[in-house]
Amino acid sequence: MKFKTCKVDSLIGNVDAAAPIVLGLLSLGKEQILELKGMIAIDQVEKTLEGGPSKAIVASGGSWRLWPFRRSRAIPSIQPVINNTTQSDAENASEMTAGIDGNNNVCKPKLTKKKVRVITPRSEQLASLNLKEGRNTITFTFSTAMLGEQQVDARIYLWKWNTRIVISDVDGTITNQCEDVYCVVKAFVPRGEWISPEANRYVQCLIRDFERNGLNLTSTKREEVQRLRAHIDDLSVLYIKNMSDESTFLLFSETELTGLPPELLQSLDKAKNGRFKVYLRSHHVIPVLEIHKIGTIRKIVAVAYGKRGGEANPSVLKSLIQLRHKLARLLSYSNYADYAVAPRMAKSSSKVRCSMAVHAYGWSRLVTNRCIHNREDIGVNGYLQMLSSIVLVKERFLPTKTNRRMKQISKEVYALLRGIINKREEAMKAGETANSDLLEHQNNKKIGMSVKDVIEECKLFYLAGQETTSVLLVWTMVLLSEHPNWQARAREEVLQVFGNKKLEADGLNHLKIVTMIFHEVLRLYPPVAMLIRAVYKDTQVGDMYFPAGVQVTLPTILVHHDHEIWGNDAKEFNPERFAEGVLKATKNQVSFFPFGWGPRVCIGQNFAMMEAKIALAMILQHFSFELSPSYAHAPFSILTMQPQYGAQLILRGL
Ligand code: HEM
Repeated sequence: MKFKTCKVDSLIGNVDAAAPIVLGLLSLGKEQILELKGMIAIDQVEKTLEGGPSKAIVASGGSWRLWPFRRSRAIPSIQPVINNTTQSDAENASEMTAGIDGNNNVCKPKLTKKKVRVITPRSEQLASLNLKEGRNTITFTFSTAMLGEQQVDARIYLWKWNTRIVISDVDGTITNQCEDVYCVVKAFVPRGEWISPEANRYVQCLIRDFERNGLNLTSTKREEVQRLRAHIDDLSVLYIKNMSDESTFLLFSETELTGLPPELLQSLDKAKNGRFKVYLRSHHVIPVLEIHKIGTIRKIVAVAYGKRGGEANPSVLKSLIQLRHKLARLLSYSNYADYAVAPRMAKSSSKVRCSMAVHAYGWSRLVTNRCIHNREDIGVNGYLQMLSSIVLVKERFLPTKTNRRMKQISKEVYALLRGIINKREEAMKAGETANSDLLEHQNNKKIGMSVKDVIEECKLFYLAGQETTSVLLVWTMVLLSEHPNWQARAREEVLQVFGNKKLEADGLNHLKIVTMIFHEVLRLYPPVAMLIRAVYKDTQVGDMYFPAGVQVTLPTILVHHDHEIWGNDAKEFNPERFAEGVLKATKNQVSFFPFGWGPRVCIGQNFAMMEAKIALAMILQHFSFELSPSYAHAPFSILTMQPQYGAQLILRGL
């Protein structure tokens, strides 16, 4: 019987099943995690298979290993054994006792702290147990000089080495058993490189969920977490109950409700004075809010609906906010918002970038392996360092895992776009659509583009058009959070131009402050931090000579931060410098070029500015915002300049 490896292809599923399975995994497959030989010899092992006891004697010579974590339920029965061992065991025992008392049931899978011992019978010994597949219950006894004969109940789980194991529904609910699972999974993680990436991701999420339930905390804190959760649940139920018990109604005359569908009016009860009762229930409120033409009526209904739950709910809400904050702090988050969004946030923006690059664009042509994993904060100071690493293009030819994946994705993107083009061509042939796009001149050799060109253009537009504008907005929000006076000025302007109304194109041209702000953001954090050009023939520029074939890099970000050009406050956020336009600010020099320059200047710059203005104006109309305390400023360039750890912002409705 051999238990060399036990492969888990996916980990999904049931708390009851999880503990024994993962325990089984450890005991059957990961010997090196636990191995420590020569402790206490086993005198005897009795095996009791389920359904009736049977005895199997195992020859002495088996050894004790150390469990890498403590199971609180098992400790009382094991401690006497440890107290009766040799000198070194006695030391271990005192260490363990201190661990238990001092740690308050904290489960820490440290391999150096030995807590509980387990048997590692040899293969022949296991064979003599005649284990059946799956769960086996065994009872074994051993004796020590002081305690005499001791009996231990245990379980052994037997799998074939190639069995796929599925654990389902492990949700991290706090139970003793789950603590066991948490400890095992946690101890197992560093050794888990042999599981698939998907299973590994699942295990990471599992640990996160356990820890969000407080399983990594001391028992006192964990109890506090449970107490807080119970209290939060009770208050949430009370809050909802208060709202659903609401029987308040508003009274409106027929004229005030003009425009509502007659069937809705007929369904409304009438008060003695003949006015219609609009109850603060969704089936009455939603049609009024959606259909009614008079804004004041809609507002009355919306405000009353928002206040459902009576006088009690604001104080319930206040307590809920406090309790949630306490819960989040206990679980080591800076506030409840961070706790709530954490599972949905990528750990870093570069992760998002990396997955977007791989998924969306088939970046094999552009991004080297090195570039994807380069996580240094380049800001301005580390910029030159980044330049040296990004140009290592040779690595992209190596058949690394990432490069192969990129190639594969590149093919998929190509096939996807090819499919869209095919459909379009068929529609054109059938006369279903006008010939007014890039495909129009395909067969015209002089001016036409090949299908490959069209595909490359689609990729370029998607890449160049999407993240650039979104990072511009992100940095704008960050800087306006840091400079609330500019946020206020921008909002004032937006409200002056649009009020709370819908935006329209003409108004966008009147947003002068907003434009100044965008220019200053583009100066400090240009989404495209550098431009690269290939020299195709030997070229002399002034006293500089560029031989054909070299690449020249124009570091936009360095020019944008140059003190000689921008003055002593070059590194500061001061939109005022653009008050009289870009030309004035740059004194007619080419020193501000966030969208590039010359024949290859960004084709989408006007579109981008309009898009960004619309988004920012809408945000300013409805929210004020500030940086979350968890924000860490780390500009980082990976194709675009972005905040390495994300931009955590707190938005408040106005
Ligand atoms: C804030 C937003 C944006 C910034 C900062 C930006 C920046 C740039 C820069 C610096 C270049 C020149 C690259 C070079 O010279 O090598 C460029 C090119 C380009 N951009 Fe943008 N861009 C933005 C938005 C957009 C949008 C929204 C679109 C499309 C809808 C777009 C489409 C393009 C295209 C197609 C090119 C290539 C033009 C060519 O090579 O002829 N960009 N962009």
